[in-house]
Amino acid sequence: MTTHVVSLFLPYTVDFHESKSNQTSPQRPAPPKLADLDRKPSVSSSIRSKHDEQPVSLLKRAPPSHIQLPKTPMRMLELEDIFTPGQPSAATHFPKPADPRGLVRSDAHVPDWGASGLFFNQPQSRAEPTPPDTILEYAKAQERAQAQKERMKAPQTGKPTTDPRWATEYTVVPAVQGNGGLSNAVRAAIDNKSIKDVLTVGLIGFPTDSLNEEKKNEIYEKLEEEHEALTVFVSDKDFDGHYAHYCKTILWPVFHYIIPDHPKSKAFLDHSWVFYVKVNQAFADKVVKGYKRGDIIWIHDYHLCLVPQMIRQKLPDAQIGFFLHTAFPSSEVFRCLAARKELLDGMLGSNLVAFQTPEYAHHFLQTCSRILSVEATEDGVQLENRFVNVWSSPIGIDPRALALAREEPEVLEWIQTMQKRYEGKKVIVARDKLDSIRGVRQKLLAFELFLNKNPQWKDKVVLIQVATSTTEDTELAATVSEIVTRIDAVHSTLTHNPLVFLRQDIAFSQYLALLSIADALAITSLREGMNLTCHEFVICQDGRASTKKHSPVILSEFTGSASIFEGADLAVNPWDYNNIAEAFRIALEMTDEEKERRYAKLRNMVMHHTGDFWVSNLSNHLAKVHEEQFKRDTMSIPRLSSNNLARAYENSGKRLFILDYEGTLAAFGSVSNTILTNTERVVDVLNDLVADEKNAVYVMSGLTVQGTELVFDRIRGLGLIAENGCFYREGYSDDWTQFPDEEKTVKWKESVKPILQYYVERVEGSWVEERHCSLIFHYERTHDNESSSRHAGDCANHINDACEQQRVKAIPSKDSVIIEPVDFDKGTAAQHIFSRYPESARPDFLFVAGNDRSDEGVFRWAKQLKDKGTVTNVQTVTVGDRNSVALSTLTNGTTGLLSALAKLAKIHTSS
Ligand SMILES: O=P(O)(O)OC[C@H]1O[C@H](O[C@H]2O[C@H](CO)[C@@H](O)[C@H](O)[C@H]2O)[C@H](O)[C@@H](O)[C@@H]1O
Repeated sequence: MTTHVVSLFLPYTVDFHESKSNQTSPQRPAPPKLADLDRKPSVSSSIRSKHDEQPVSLLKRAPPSHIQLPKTPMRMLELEDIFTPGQPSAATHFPKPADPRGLVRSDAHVPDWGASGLFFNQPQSRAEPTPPDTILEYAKAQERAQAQKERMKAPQTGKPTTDPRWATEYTVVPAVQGNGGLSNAVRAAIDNKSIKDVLTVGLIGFPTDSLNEEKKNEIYEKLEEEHEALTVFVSDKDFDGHYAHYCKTILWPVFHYIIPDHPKSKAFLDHSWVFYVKVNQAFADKVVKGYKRGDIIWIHDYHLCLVPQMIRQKLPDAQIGFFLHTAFPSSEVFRCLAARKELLDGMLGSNLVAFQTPEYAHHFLQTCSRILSVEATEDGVQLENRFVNVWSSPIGIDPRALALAREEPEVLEWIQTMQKRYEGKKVIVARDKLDSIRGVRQKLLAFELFLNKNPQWKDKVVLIQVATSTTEDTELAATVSEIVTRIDAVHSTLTHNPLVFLRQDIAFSQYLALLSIADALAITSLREGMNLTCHEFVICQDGRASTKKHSPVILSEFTGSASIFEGADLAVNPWDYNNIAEAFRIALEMTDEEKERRYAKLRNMVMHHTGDFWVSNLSNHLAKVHEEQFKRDTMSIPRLSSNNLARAYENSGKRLFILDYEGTLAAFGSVSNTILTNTERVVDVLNDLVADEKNAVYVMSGLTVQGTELVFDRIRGLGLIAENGCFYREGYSDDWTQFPDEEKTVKWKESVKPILQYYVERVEGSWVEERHCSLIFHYERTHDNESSSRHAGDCANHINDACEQQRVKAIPSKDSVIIEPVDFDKGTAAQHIFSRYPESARPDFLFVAGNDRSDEGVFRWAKQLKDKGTVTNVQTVTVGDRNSVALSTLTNGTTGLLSALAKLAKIHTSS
């Protein structure tokens, strides 16, 4: 049984060896020297263009002098060398470069696709540059792209040419792309034997158009055989459209509450959607090809939302989990996506859709109910013929491995150096990707405010902000640069710079040292799925005696981590600069006792929510829900055996029948009450059953009391349950019992009616049916079903949000939304009927028949009577082919059920 861990990038990539022919090829830049760094940097600080085969020297990326680390003349040489991060490389990024499974930084923040040539010798993308801002320019770019494609074709074959430079030998190395948190968690789980036989599936981390087929095959086989990794190859163009365009300009911002509606933005042009679909399909095909019966498939993150459904189409029984690492926005934001339905359907191909926090899971459930008009419960989403579980479990880090890495000599050296460098100062640290959601701009503005408001701290505090990766958002880069310059100009003195802003990454060992010596960490993301940097901070702060700090964490309340730290952090609203500025002050002035109190809680959380625990937790939950769903699947529900039933019937002394009407005893159109069969046969069969004095027979219906009487008054002795369990009447009585409180019913109806009215006015042809204890919003007669069903979903959500306190729920179905009490259903009515029997005179035979969601409660109730042994013979049967908790199924519909009941009734006649 193999676990397929499917994520956009593999934890491996390859570093090509330099060949003779490569000597004319671009050379990777040498690490910058001090003398070079002293030169004025180029104005353009961008990393090499991903479309440019020539790497741009990193010297060009060196931060402008005013944002470099402070220079202390006497020790300048030594310190400069130490603090200038230099070129990131495999050697600096990972503590053990030889071991591709070694620990990596959890929040990797690696450079863009195609820029990994900075770290390794790898080809660059052949995809055309990102389309420019106007449609006209876009069209021109398309023409250029076509022309380039033609040029790249070999004259004889017409196929794209490959590049002989990449036919050389290579070494498999740890990838710089990918989700570090995921890699660490999986590695820890393997080490701790929480999972075994893991097969990773993903891209290789660099553009592969330049590689010939032979090389691709060779790499594929090597990774499969030696590293249990299946490589997905996609063309540079497809990947660029998928990742740089659809993922980065549409999904990433929307999932973090930024709706790309800039007038120049092409975010909602659907040209990139096709690439998203294509790349997702390539992943699904790869998984399907490598799948063996019984395997487990875990798909990770927003890059691959469509993969679960694509796999499900080919492997209907596979065990599939989907985990979203980012935030999931509120339905108001998600509904802005043009492909909203496709994305939700894609994720719902899984057995389990899991999120970092209960809040994201809740948003997902609400979004499904609103956009797909499906029933969403606390546990998941009920689809037409499948239940999909929805859950949350926060990812964590590998504290043990990190604590070991933290004690490596190189890290300890860095700690010492930095302690010396910042002696007598308080240091606030941060490492974030410089993009619009990480709140770096907000943090800097708040720091400026803090310095203005607290001059006493001016020459005693330093904020070291590492801003990784270049950003294509030039506006953001310019704004941030301006703020940095302003802080420097106003607050720097001859001997002190309060801000060190590094617009490039630092080595892993430097990162660990930075976290270790800090007096506070500041994370101000506007939204973030989790943020594992703060978990790593907590562990780094707990070094040996001289390096033990236990400093506080300033953390945006909009991160997943904030929800698990439960107030042990200094929570801030990143939009409130005063709030962050104040948090800086509180952190710096915090007493040791307060630090310890908070730290103990933080550490406890980090040690409990580990990556290994997350992997096991998810695996166990997926196995559990898969089994439950499998049991519910009609294929696993045995057919009702009429012989066994007859035998049990014959041998019993007292029998109780609880039979649903609509869709069970009689074929039924919809909630619009179209009974499609003649009720004569039903009446005859029920009359025969009731005639046996050993039998107590109840019919359950969604109809009103009057409606139920109209159909069944002819059958003397028949008990009735009306309005889905809100009313009941004993067999030989004319009196009905109403379960829900009348006053409360009137009250909730008063609050729901105006909401329904709002939607009736907007959905032409819709109407509201009022029953005594329920309301039904009907839209079966509307023309535009798509829009009506969207409104119905909104309507259900609106009511569920507004009326939660009143204990009512709105359940959307195909052409209606029913609003009924939470506390009373067919199950509670059945329980009431059963409780009226004295213990000594209880039935020893119970038969329940139903056909839809509203009958599941009675099935469950009956099953627990069987499990506890309260009733000897319990049979529950679902009519039709839906998933159910019923113990048996009858696929030949109402006819089959009536025949079975008629057969039982005959037993009486002939006995
Ligand atoms: O930049 P991408 O390739 O699109 O990847 C997005 C980010 O993925 C990882 O972060 C996400 O997962 C982390 C672990 O679950 C979580 O802490 C974080 O909040 C998520 O956004 C990765 O760590 C980032 O570097 C990527 O930018």
